[in-house]
Amino acid sequence: PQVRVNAEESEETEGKVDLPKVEEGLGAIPDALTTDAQVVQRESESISTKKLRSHAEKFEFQAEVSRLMDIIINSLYSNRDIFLRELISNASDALDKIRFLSLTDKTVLGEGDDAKLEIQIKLDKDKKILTIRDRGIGMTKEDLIKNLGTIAKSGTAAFLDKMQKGGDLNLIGQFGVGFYSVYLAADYVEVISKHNDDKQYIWESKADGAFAVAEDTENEPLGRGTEIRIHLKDDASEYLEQDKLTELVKKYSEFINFPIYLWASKEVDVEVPADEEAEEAEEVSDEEKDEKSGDESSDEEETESKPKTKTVKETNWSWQLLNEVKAVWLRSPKDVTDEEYSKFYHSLAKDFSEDKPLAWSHFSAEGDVEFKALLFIPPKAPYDFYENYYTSKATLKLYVRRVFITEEFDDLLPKYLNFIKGIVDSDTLPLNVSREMLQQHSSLKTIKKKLIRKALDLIRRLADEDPEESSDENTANEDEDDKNDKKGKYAKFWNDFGKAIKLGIVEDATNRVRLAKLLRFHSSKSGDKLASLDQYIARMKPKQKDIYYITGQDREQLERSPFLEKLKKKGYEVIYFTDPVDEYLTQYLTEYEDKKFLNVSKEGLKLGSKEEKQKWKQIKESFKELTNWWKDVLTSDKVEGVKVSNRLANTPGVVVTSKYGWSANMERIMQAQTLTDPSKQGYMRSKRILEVNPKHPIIKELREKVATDPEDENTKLTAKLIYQTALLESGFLIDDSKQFASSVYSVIKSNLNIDPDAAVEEEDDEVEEESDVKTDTSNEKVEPELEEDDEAPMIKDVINEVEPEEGSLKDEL
Ligand SMILES: Nc1ncnc2c1ncn2[C@@H]1O[C@H](COP(=O)(O)OP(=O)(O)OP(=O)(O)O)[C@@H](O)[C@H]1O
Repeated sequence: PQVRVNAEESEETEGKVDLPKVEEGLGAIPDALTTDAQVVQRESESISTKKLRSHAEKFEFQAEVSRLMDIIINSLYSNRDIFLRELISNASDALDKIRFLSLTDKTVLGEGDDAKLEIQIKLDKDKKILTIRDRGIGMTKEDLIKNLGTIAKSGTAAFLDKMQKGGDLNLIGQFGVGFYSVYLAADYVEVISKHNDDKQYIWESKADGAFAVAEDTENEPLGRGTEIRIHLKDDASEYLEQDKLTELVKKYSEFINFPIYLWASKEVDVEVPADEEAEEAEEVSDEEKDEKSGDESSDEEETESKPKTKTVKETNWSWQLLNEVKAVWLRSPKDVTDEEYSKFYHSLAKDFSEDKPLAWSHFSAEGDVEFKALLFIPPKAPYDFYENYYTSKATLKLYVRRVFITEEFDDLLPKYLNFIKGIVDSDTLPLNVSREMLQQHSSLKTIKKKLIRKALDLIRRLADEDPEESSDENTANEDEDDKNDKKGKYAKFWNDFGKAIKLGIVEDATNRVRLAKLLRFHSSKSGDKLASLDQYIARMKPKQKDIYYITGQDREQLERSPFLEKLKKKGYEVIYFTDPVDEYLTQYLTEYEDKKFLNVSKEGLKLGSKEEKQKWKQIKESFKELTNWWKDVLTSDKVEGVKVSNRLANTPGVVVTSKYGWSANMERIMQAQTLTDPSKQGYMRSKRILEVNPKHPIIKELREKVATDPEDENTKLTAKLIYQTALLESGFLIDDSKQFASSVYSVIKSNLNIDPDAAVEEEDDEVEEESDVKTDTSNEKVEPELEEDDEAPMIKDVINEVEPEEGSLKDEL
């Protein structure tokens, strides 16, 4: 009755209380928050809560967060259980943080219960509230506002995007927005939190675009930590069942490193003194017992000696421990099952997809530096792995003597291996020093070296175990996921992490050879499978000295490249490098097993026997007049030289670049980078050499024409056109497309027997509409404006012409 009076009182006064106005600039707060929240509060709490409401500051969720919550609260997602896992994971993170701080300052833990690093779960069936509480680091008022609403992490947008494409809500934890999954099961949530640096605050929201924060003077002081009160949706009462929660915690949170307790009731049999009336009934029940035991004589004796008591059922409430803290990495590898490893990976990586890790390595290092480690190769690259390659943090968790220190420790693995998830637990590192001090500890270098070695061994083993499976076959009518499922393990690895290995070759000189062994590619002989450098070398022709490769946009284009005509005919294998990173890769990977890498689209390709070379000398001589003449014709095109080619079969000509300059592909990539300085581009651009096929009828005919009349304008035009066409076929972009087009039109005119000087029919001025005149004038005006801003045309050109085809290297990464 007491409660009801309070509720009525609160109703009366509450109707009159004006809620604080939304701060300027934050926009209106939907009425639903205040009114509905009041109802919930009235039902569940006391008058004091009303006070809290009236003092609460209101905030709007950041727009993306709001959209995310909207999706979650309205979702009919069947696997709602995941919210519990996310909240427990947050609680565990908060406990890790305070434990870490306590290493250098014991007082942060406080005393008594405050010092207990644990998670508690309570159920209130009447009020339909599920409560999860931790004694972690807690949140200050500012933390509550920022972390739970106003700051959108990069993962928010990425997750929304994923959801729009039909993604799985189960993956929410990987995007760093796991907290909001609570609204799968709740329609109203209160977060009470106490951080050592601030007072106790309460955050609340109904996921309708707004939340409120107020100082909490009404609830029990938490001491330290966070309590999340989940007001369950009507159809989510299953989360009020002890058994359900016990099952969920066991299933999802078995690797949480802190004890998780449930405030649970147990029916127990209790002996109480028997009262007179119940005596008879008890005798009956005793007889039943006797029948079951089948030993009458001994029982008879007992009955006689027993005091008069009876057994009643009593409900006992106590904290029940739901998990055993399992440090998998500390166990011997032979005692851990594959399933346990797999489950541990999922919990560690917050990756709750069905996919198992591709491989793992569990080892301990002994000697001067002792540590145990467990490394996993995830089934897929994290959503932002390449996007944020240079800013990404390490994903290894560092423990010192079983105490979690940090997971953002950059010094354990190099950037290119940042996709590896795992745990390192060292007995050698000191426990009671700051992160900065730890970072400088001499053992870290040794740990890092061993971890890299082990990680690379792990990848190599994955490759070795899967030599035949590296098929990258593309089957029509299959979507990406299906195709991926059918790939072998290493092909899958390569698909997701190949770029990282290539970046490793660029960045890690010490391990370059080891990494080069892991390289996979398509080649003119690999068909649909991926090949390795070792396979390439095994297939090399007896006298072949170099490893041939070509770079370009895609495999299909390279397969048709004129640069390969002769090489293919002669049975040489050519590697196709189609990733923009490959251009950088080949600058660093210049040799493998004493064989040099040679780009077949650059000068310096030497093919053929001694006799053939002799023959070529003669041919070169006989084409000297043509090549010299041609070079003069192309003076304005900045062509370094014109040579007779020995790499062509069916194409009249190709344009090659100098050995150390950019390839055509690199030029294309650089031009696609909007911010590339155009002056530098000219400087870095490689010298171009036109190579012509002396056996081709076009070239032969041209030689005749030049011999007869070197000044003929038509012959010069044809020579220029051949060069420009060769440029295109060799993968370059044409500088002067206007001039190229007009040359092509001249040829078209000649094919159509039109007089080269035939004029275009003029429009009748008198019927010209006014709007046309306007357009003309506006065109005239544009030019001086562009002159004012020198950069504008460059950026515009790049964006319009190149950008849509190809992103910048950074984009592609
Ligand atoms: N129980 C808690 N104690 C202290 N801080 C918390 C707690 N729960 C959440 N937070 C804070 O709120 C932030 C947002 O939580 P959220 O679950 O959305 O993302 P996350 O924990 O960073 O990532 P993930 O979802 O992968 O766990 C956390 O980073 C943390 O700072």
